[in-house]
Amino acid sequence: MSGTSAALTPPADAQAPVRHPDAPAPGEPLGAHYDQCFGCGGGQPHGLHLEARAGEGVSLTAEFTVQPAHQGAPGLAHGGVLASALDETLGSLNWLLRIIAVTGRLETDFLLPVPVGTTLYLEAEVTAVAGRKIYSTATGRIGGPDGPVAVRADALFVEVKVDHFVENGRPAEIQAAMSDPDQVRRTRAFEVNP
Ligand SMILES: CCCCCCCCCCCCCC(=O)SCCNC(=O)CCNC(=O)[C@H](O)C(C)(C)COP(=O)(O)OP(=O)(O)OC[C@H]1O[C@@H](n2cnc3c(N)ncnc32)[C@H](O)[C@@H]1OP(=O)(O)O
Repeated sequence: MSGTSAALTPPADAQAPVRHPDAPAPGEPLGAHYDQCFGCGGGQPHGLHLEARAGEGVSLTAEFTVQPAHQGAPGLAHGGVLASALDETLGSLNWLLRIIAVTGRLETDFLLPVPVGTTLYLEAEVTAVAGRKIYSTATGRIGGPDGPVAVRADALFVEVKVDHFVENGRPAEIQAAMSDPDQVRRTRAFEVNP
């Protein structure tokens, strides 16, 4: 059974999403927003190492290959890991809007088991924006970009200021991030959003 709850239905006055003029061109990799991110960071040995590329409009594609460290049942991906892959993919869309946002709600359908070694081909798009609320949807296919849908999700992201992380994150990681020039550059790219 699948479907989207009322909490993820955009209000009547929601707007179509607007791609930021400085968003990467279609086909360009988005890169990691943080080296230690479980979803996209290169510094997490058991992370997903998810690689996203910009699509047309406010959409993207991403790939993630299930590793032995991602098992739940023997030989199969853990559902929470698959939800993480969807969350990361959906969160990456905000880079195309140049908005910093965190997941408020994530609704996931698990349609097919996903064996270890499988590459998940993800597609996501922002469907609407209403004030600070960003509505988006994603699918993950197996066997190829046109294969059957194994997982899908709808989400609501909520725009936040950088202070959200500075005030709530553990000080050691916040200080390390803020003293990394690459991280500061990536964060500033969001802050210049008009
Ligand atoms: C240096 C660092 C750089 C970092 C770079 C980027 C990192 C990116 C990382 C990405 C990593 C990957 C992604 C991740 O994993 S992000 C990590 C997982 N997510 C979180 O940790 C978020 C935790 N939650 C919060 O901090 C707050 O609850 C937020 C910020 C979300 C809202 O609290 P806030 O006090 O600010 O706002 P509000 O409560 O007035 O709500 C505002 C509006 O939203 C609506 N609403 C809220 N929640 C829900 C809900 N569950 N269902 C339906 N609606 C909901 C609400 O009704 C209201 O609507 P309206 O009344 O206006 O109509």
